[in-house]
Amino acid sequence: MDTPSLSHLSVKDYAQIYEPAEDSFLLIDALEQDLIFLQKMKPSVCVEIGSGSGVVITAVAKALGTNSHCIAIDINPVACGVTQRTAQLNHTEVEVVTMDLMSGFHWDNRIDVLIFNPPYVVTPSEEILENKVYGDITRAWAGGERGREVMDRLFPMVPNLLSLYGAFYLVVISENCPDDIKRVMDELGFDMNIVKERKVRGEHLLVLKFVRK
Ligand SMILES: C[S@@+](CC[C@H](N)C(=O)[O-])C[C@H]1O[C@@H](n2cnc3c(N)ncnc32)[C@H](O)[C@@H]1O
Repeated sequence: MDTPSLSHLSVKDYAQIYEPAEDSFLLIDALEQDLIFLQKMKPSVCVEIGSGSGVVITAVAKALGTNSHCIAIDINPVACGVTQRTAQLNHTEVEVVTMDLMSGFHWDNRIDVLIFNPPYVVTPSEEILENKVYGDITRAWAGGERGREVMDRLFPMVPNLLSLYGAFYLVVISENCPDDIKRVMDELGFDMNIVKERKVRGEHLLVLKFVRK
């Protein structure tokens, strides 16, 4: 999978949106490792929640081609605009929606590939609550207690989002307690496996994959 060009972005943009980092590139590597699985699946709909710069969903859209409809969601409208530009400048199409997680639509098990690199850093809960102003960069990383407060809101929605053979890819760090996430998702009817992991500057990053049991 080619890493999309982000040459249109400047320091000014990165003051408002998440600058791709090791977690973003580990996620792209994990999706590339699973590319044959994804191509065989022939996904109709791929959704990335929290697209930020758009680097991940643009890479996916380019790799899967026009038969897959790619949708990017971010709570930060600046990130949505940047994602749109990233897709256009890399000659691919991504539909962009400004939204809190998946709250705005009834998806009725239509998503074949769901991707989320969430705000996972352990912070006081107030850091999420106090920064509800859209465009606040803090929302890109502040995860509250155990770094789980944002992703925990998504988990119960996954059974109604994913199609029968769909897959959900999630970036976490060890502080998010992956074993507990496994238990939560097991109760919701999903098997979990680790697609890729990397230790970078004291952070143990993992890309988890969930499919229906
Ligand atoms: C760690 S960044 C990941 C950005 C990009 N996907 C990447 O890998 O470089 C998390 C992203 O999630 C977005 N986000 C945070 N809370 C959200 C929510 N409740 N709903 C949708 N997006 C959210 C942030 O604005 C940010 O762009």
